[in-house]
Amino acid sequence: MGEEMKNKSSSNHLPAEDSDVKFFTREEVHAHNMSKDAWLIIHDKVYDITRFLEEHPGGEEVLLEQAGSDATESFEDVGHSTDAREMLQQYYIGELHQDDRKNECKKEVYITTSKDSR
Ligand code: HEM
Repeated sequence: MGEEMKNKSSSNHLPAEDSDVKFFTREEVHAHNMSKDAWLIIHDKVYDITRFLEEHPGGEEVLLEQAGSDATESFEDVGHSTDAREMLQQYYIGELHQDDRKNECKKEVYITTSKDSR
């Protein structure tokens, strides 16, 4: 009796493309913050950039500063080329867990402002 209970079929919130997508929490990503094991979050995707550190044209320092955390802003601030964006794919390991995303447009989590209160 082999127990082959992969949760392949569960629908929930997975992107349709691939049911084997892995999800990581920010906390899990945070553990990978050193040069021998470095992960980054960019646009809610998780990358293992350990192999890339010494190849980065912008140097490994800047990557290490961000290792284990969300580098979306720094990545965008630099204005990385399309090439750079394509390189990301090679290091992709999974998605940021839904609960840890920055609620761009999901659920009913709306921030109320009082702009129109007259
Ligand atoms: C895995 C993520 C990243 C990849 C694949 C990547 C890739 C690249 C590539 C290919 C370049 C050459 C210029 C270009 O094509 O745009 C570059 C330059 C640069 N990157 Fe990144 N990068 C990453 C993350 C970051 C992060 C998080 C930072 C900042 C904290 C950063 C800072 C820089 C800087 C400052 C340069 C400019 C270097 C120069 O022109 O002297 N990069 N990066």
